[in-house]
Amino acid sequence: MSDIPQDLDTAHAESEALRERIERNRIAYYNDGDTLVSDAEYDADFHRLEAIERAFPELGGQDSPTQQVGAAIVSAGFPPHEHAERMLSLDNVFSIEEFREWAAKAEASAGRRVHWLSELKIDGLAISLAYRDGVLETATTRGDGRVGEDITENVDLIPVIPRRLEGSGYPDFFEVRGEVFLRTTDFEALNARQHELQAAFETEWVARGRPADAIPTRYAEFANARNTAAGSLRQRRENKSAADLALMRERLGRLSLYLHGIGAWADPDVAAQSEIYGLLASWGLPVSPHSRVFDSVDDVARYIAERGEHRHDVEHEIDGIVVKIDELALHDELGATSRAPRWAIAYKYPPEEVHTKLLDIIVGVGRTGRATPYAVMEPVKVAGSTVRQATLHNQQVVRAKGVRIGDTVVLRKAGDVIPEILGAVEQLRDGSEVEWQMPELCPECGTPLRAMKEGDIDLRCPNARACPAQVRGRVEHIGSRGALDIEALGEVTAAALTQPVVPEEPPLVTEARLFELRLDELVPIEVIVRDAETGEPKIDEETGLPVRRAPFQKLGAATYPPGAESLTPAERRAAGIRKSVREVRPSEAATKLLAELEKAKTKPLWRLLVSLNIRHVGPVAARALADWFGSLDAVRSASRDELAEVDGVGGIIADSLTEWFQVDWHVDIVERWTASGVQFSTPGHPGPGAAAQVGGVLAGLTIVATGSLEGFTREGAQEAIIAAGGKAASSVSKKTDFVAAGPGAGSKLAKAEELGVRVLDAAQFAVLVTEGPGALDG
Ligand SMILES: NC(=O)c1ccc[n+]([C@@H]2O[C@H](COP(=O)([O-])OP(=O)(O)OC[C@H]3O[C@@H](n4cnc5c(N)ncnc54)[C@H](O)[C@@H]3O)[C@@H](O)[C@H]2O)c1
Repeated sequence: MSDIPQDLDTAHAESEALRERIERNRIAYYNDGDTLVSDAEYDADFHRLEAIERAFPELGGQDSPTQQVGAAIVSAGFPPHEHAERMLSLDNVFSIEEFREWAAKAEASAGRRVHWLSELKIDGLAISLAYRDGVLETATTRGDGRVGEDITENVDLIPVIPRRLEGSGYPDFFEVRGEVFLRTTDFEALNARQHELQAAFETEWVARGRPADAIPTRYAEFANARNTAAGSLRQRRENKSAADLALMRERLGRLSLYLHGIGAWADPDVAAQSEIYGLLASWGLPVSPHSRVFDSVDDVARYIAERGEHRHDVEHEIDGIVVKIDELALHDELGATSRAPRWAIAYKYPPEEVHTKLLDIIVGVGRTGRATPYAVMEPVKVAGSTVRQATLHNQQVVRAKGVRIGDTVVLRKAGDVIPEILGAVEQLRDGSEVEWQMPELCPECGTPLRAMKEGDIDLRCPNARACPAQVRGRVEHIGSRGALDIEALGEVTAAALTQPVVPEEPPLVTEARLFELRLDELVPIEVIVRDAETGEPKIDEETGLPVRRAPFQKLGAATYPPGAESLTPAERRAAGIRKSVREVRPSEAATKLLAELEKAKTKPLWRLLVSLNIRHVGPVAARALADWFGSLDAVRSASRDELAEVDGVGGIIADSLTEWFQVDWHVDIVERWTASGVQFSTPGHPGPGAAAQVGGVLAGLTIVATGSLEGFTREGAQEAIIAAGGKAASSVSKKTDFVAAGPGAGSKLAKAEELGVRVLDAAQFAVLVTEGPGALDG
């Protein structure tokens, strides 16, 4: 946080500005269910205002948002209802240190050791239920903490909330508080429904003769579960058609509730909040299965860290952990501020959703010709990394999300998961935003894009042979680890060979010439230097032109121009002749590339098969083909059915193979590569069908390798299993025969232990793959 202002005037001006912003965002959030700024930005404003008010108490006061709960209800609709006991918010901490400080203070005020009830902080919205004589009397939103909206008529449509309690022993009248939320699966189901409704709407639109290239988004995807839950709960029945009422019921029907506190409740005859949950459950009220009681702060801190790592293993979104003193007597003793109880705190995890500007939507073309729109955004930090781009998959997804260029968008990045745009903040539009249209031509080669099959959503560039983007993608694939594994042939080199700025005609128009590349044609290649993260060309500040680089060149020491060598130094000086000629030599990258290509010519047949970029033929299918047929010629002469019968191949791959060989330029690749010395056969292989008899010490066994196994790389371990005739699987199931686990093995090892699968260390694994399972027990 930047420094707090020193003088009252500056502090006053800043606090006024903060109050205004918080107020606007708060009303939008609580009353209209709109999130105009991300929670992280809101929290930052809130904490800044708190800090200023701490430094200048005269600026605080009851009317400050820091002293208030939620927002007073301004939206018309539901009747107001006064809570029997106030509903509060929670104070927040954002680090373990802050949490420890809070806990130490709370325990000091309590004057004794306490128990810590630790719960997941559900990202939903607060609700209060009042039961009288075992029957639901009112359901109310939190409102400003004193008065909320009476939403009983909607809650009546939520099946998980009991109208009548089970069991006995409940007070005549009591209030319970909880969180209404959407389970992740229900949220996804609601979005699937939006897609269905939008598709039906589009069909109807077109059927009515309206323009197919100007279909509006009527049923946009919901951006996040919390706002969808809030919106669903506060829907109004008025002016709804029968169809919309049915949809309203459907949405309410998916809402869930976990209770996490009590309001008015005269003398509960239990001593701890955790025991209250037992009582509630016995009356048929829903409580969370995730709460835990700890007796030390260290245990709570560990729990917070551990849950943070498995944030998404829960059935609903969480945004933190709520820690409460479990002893009910202390709740009364410690009391509350005007906004929050003193006996509870919310630890908030770093945000996974942020807001940023959508600057542009650009279409990229991949190895298979698929044209994929992706978003270019103002760089923004989320979940520990800076994000600038996110895929939008296809034109239908862009429409479903309803985003326009210039929009403020909600971006989500959860842990290692790929960043995703959730939707636009429509309330922030000013009319300058531009609706995006999928281009008709391939942005890389100008060929009209089209769907390959009737009903395909994805558009492709049909110029597979020579579209530079596709050739580049295929060449990069050839060098990849799962194919020919050529270290010197990565993304950058693939681009240099297929799309250089110099020479005009790239060395590789297709991959047919790959093994014919010569040093003298590599050396002059020049490429434009691009920013590693954004992909934008780097611009030379002096010339204003893109910076170029010659990746296959090395400049030698400067020498005198021809003829000047024989002059004396004095003569050269007099004539103004300097060392000005630099010898251009091939760089190490160039010689390395050619050497590695040479070695690749005799790599195992399966690797060569993968490098041909045949659809669906990855390492697994390629191995099966190579083992069975022993040569590319044998694969080529096999009928579709003969191919399909091979274990691990099947109909789809067989079709793909036969189709591939029917294309002239594909056959050309094979022929040119063969002429350059590429060996499309396994030496000594006895011919088709051989693998069936060969077997191996691991024939019929399924093995999972996990963690770092001494003596094996990750790929090496898998190859060893396959070479011995076994099946290398990636997940542990009842069908797994052995799990080889080294240091760093995680959930797979746990799963093996749970299922009772035999676990081997690296040394035992080495025995297994060389001598078979029989040697293990000896
Ligand atoms: N983006 C915006 O414009 C905007 C505006 C207003 C508020 N907000 C968000 O809302 C927060 C403030 O809202 P708030 O007052 O509801 O506070 P809060 O979300 O920080 O926490 C208090 C609430 O947490 C809920 N909760 C969930 N699980 C719980 C559990 N296990 N035990 C107890 N309570 C639990 C309760 O409903 C409680 O009222 C802000 O910090 C911000 O993240 C965002």
